Amino acid sequence: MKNLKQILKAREILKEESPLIHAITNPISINMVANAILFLGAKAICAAHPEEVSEITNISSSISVNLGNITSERMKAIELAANSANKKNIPLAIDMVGVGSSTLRYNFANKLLANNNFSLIKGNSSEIRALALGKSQAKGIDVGEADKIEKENIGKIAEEARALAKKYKSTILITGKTDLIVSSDSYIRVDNGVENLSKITGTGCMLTGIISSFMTVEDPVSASILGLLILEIAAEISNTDRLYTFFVNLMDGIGNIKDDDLIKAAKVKEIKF
Ligand SMILES: Nc1ncnc2c1ncn2[C@@H]1O[C@H](COP(=O)(O)OP(=O)(O)O)[C@@H](O)[C@H]1O
Ligand SMILES: Cc1ncsc1CCOP(=O)(O)O
Repeated sequence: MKNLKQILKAREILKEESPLIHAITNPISINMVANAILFLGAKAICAAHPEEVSEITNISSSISVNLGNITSERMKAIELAANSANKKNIPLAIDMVGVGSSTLRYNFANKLLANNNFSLIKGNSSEIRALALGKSQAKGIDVGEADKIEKENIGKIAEEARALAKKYKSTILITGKTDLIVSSDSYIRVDNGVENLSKITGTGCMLTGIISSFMTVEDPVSASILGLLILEIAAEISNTDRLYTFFVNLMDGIGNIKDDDLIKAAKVKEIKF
């Protein structure tokens, strides 16, 4: 794991370079995703028409695809974007929204994984378990009670994700109260964040857009650490029981949180397999 001060340099570099990030995402969270990318200093485009998606992918520096609220058109667009990204070695992240609850999404996700290389595969613990085990206790797009990461099952869930990381030569990010960034030789746990992050919609989708932005500058593990810390420590600072106030403050925090606040509050630990 890289030193946090080193990883934080990606924030300034992203602002200087302002790369174009192509996010194919769902209509529930598309505005949050695009704004979060802009607030970090990058540029966002959310092209999803199959006839333009390859052209847009080819001029982008990172691609983020999301299975939420999937449609036939977006499935076609995601396949084309993934294919073009791989051909040009552009970093590619996928957010496995709902694969634990929908056979359509589960089969589509497996087809995508078989035919493309993803730099980052992200989901909550039910979504990643569905991919790893072929079954999970997902509650729609949310994690099911039985799949939540706890002290007792953290090692088991990390090993399941490790098998996926090896199989698909990828980094696996599992989000939740504890987040796990899983590679073939170690996993990193991030214990920041507040429960209210799970009470407003789209925070997981937005996180994928944030990490995709940092993947233009950093490797997927470091980009994940940085994206998680920005979202989760901004949430800690913004926390209030007024959910819409929390939401507004959180969005402000994503662009404005200070490096010192991130360093002071970060709860990050690497565990070797
Ligand atoms: N109970 C919690 N405590 C702290 N952070 C949380 C909690 N639940 C979710 N988060 C954070 O909220 C963000 C979105 O995660 P999650 O809700 O798991 O994604 P999704 O919306 O894709 O299911 C992540 O950064 C995650 O760490
Ligand atoms: C409500 C909803 N349905 C499909 S995607 C979505 C937005 C929320 O996605 P996430 O909480 O995974 O970011």
